[in-house]
Amino acid sequence: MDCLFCKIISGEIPSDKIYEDDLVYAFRDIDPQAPTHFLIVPKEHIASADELEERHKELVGHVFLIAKKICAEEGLTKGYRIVNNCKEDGGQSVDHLHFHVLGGRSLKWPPG
Ligand SMILES: CCNC(=O)OC[C@H]1O[C@@H](n2cnc3c(=O)[nH]c(N)nc32)[C@H](O)[C@@H]1O
Repeated sequence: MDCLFCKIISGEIPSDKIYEDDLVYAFRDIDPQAPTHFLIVPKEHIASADELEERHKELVGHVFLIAKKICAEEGLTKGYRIVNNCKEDGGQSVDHLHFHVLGGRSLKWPPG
């Protein structure tokens, strides 16, 4: 599979890994947009949120609980933002479902 994030999960491409279990892999973004900026990706290759199915419900809930766990470890006591960009208009640039987690500064709204 010629997928950048699948190659990161497998270790073929290096990454600054924060967390890994049987379902998800979390690593720091290469171009951080906040003091803390990491990605949580499912190990299963799912191209985007638009490809999610009923069978993925537990997986998505797990992502949010792992984000909470890592954000506590990162000391983000003032909060954080979890973002999914879905397909072209959503600004998705890597076609492997991923959730951005950003924190460490006051984040603006609306995003661009
Ligand atoms: C732009 C938002 N839409 C999106 O799709 O985000 C994709 C996210 O993946 C990040 N990224 C890309 N290549 C790499 C890489 O080799 N390594 C790492 N550690 N992160 C990467 C990129 O900075 C972006 O925030």
